[in-house]
Amino acid sequence: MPVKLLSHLRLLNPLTRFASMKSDPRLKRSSHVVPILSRIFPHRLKYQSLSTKLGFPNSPTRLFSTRLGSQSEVRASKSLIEDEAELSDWVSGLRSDSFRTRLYSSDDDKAGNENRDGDRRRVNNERGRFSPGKRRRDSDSDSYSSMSRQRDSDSFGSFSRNSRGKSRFGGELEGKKDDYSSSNRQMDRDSFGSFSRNSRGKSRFDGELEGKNEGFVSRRRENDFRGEKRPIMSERGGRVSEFGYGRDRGGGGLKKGGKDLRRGGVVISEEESGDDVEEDEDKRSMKSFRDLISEEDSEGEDDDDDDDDDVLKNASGLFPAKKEANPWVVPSSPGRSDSYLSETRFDQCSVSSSSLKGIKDAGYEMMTVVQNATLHVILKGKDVLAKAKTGTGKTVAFLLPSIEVVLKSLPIDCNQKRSPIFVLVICPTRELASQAAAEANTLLKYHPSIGVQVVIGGTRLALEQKRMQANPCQILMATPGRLKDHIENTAGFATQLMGVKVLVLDEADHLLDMGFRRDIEHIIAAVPKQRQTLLFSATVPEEVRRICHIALKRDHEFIDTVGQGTEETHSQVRQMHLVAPLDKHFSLLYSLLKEHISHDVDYKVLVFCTTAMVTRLVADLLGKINLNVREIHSRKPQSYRTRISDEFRKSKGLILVTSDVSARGVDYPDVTLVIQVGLPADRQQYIHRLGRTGRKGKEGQGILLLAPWEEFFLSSIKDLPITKASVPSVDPEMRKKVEQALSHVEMKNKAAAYQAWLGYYNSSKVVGRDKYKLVELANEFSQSMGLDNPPAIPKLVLGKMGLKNIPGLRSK
Ligand SMILES: Nc1ncnc2c1ncn2[C@@H]1O[C@H](COP(=O)(O)OP(=O)(O)OP(=O)(O)O)[C@@H](O)[C@H]1O
Repeated sequence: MPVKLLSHLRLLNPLTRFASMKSDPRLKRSSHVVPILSRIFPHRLKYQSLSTKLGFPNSPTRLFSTRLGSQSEVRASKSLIEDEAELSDWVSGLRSDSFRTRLYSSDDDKAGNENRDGDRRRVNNERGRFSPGKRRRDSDSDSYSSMSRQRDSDSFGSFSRNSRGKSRFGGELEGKKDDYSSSNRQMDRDSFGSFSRNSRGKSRFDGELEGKNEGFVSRRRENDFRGEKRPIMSERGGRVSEFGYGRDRGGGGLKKGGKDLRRGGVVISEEESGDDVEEDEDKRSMKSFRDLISEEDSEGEDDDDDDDDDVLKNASGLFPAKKEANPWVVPSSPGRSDSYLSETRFDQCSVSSSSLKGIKDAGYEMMTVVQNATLHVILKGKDVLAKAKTGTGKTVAFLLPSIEVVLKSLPIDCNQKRSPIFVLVICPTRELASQAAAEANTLLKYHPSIGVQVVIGGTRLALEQKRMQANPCQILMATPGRLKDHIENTAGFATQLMGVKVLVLDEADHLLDMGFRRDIEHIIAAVPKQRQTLLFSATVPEEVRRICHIALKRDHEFIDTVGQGTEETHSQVRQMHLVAPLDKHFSLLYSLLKEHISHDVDYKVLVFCTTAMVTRLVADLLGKINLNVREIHSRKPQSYRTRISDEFRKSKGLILVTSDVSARGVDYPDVTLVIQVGLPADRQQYIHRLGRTGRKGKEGQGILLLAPWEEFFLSSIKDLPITKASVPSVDPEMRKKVEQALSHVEMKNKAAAYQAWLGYYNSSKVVGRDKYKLVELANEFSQSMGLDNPPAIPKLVLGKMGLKNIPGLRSK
């Protein structure tokens, strides 16, 4: 049976005939011609002969106005830091002396002194905008924008936050608010459990807030960077830098405002101007919107289109007899490429011996390409925007130099009680923040004086306050929403942030997207202007380049380890898309999973769905077919998500059905297959989801399952080595099994999935445009769940979705 399915997976791209040639990453980096070749010869097939037989591919300056006044003062009933004045002075001293002299040139000092006021910035607690606790908690809108934000956590999934007793709106589309930030917060809630480090008996620094009424306007000005100019990276003449990066202007670097230097696949650009940064909010809103557009569609549900069934019956002869030859199958011990590693060993770097010991214990010997490309630049104090493929060690890339900054910042007679936060890492999800903290703790094994904490929500604010009080930290991992909560509600916290010397935005493009923008701006306003900022992501769309000045200094360096014109995905990950009518999707999914499992006992599969409720439905269905399935999405309690996440991390032989809570950054080892069902929110999301496999040079496989009307999405990823596969047939037995399983899925789960599906696609710029067609498609989805009539939707919800009086909908 499994073999039979293979015959339907023939790829149509003739270029894949060349798939047996392996591209050499070094070649790829050295020439602009090679990327083209690399697309033609994307990777060496593991099962070359079969693949060949099947034709299968192997393989402007942003101005921040921060008025500080009485209203900027944030007081909580319980003070975390009581002697804040003392801390402020101490922080101020540090900033003007130790840190700057270590990281910046004398020019920096000068500039730093000129901008001392900037260091005293406080949170602009404009009530209307950031009113603590109450802001954006109410659910009163289902605007497009809110939906688009929601996607990250779970798309149209729940709005289930409200840790402070606010009620939540039961419907997936409800509880959304017009304010972008509100859904950002949802991200936080959607993530995973907390992680707390620093159990070394550190005591807190208690104090009362002082000096908070100094009003001032903090601005990000051009030329406000205190760091030294790096003659090498900013050179105009194209000479080879001391770091070995040759200039390569022809390599398709920045289109404007930057110079590129490239060698070894790394592009380093020094931004020259930020004045051209025009904020076109509308445009960005739409973009943000577009991201949410994931739809799937439907269509024919004809149960008789068993046209494929007989193919299956007769296909055995067409399929490879050996299971190794199955192109859908990833070997249980995935092959691996070391091309993500550089040729530099960590012990060749100028980092502390304690850090080196921690690195060694972690099992890292060679630096990855991104680590090698960024370390020396970051250690020099430069702001960096870094782009590197998924699973290539970006976390260590920003953590290691950040730890060195903390080391240099800690005074010899450091009293941990008085230590401010030196490094602030912002992550879009709880899990990512927790994961980053775990990585930091690994690196900090021999740095007993440095503590890490996580503030990510999912628990009561007071618990985190207590934890931070008990275990002060120098490195803080946070999600934006919860961090803002602490800034506004935890006494002394704002002052602790005055010590921040390094601000990291992980998944930076996502954090700078409209969904998070306001929170990020708010956070940036709460940390010193004089700081180093590091932005990391596997995807850096052009618009992010244009707006990155929100966070970065004007002369930051853009370090692109991917290189323009080079695929942003891994060549050792086979990507395919299947286009099939919606009513076949559940059966096809089962078929694909069954096939994969039958060939790999150590399978580890992620199935991405569009919304939380669709995720629940799919997990329910697959579970009823007796597949070994877990589910994870925002509607699950945090403790459950943490448990499932841990289980999946350690397991083999498991399928995790998930919403986009798992899309970015999550480092599950040895994922063999990623299936994306329905439209991803956007190109970036597709790449990040796919990036859960093929990490650390390992092989992997990705399948995108779309309905015919969703094919438009493919144009956004046409530069990626994704190939069309013919649709595998589903034998009647399988179909029956799926139908039976569906009949046992609870009606309320189907109703919730239907409503979520409708809401998700309603927000799509493409699909949601024609409401009549949308409803038709939604009803096809309903039928695909085995329902004769679409579930009724509350009138209120329909009203919010702008779907009142559209024929085909049932209201209640
Ligand atoms: N120098 C190294 N050598 C070997 N493994 C490493 C090295 N640095 C990091 N790793 C490991 O590589 C894996 C991927 O790292 P990480 O999660 O930081 O990737 P990433 O680039 O941030 O991925 P994503 O874009 O998906 O967030 C982790 O398991 C990490 O521990």
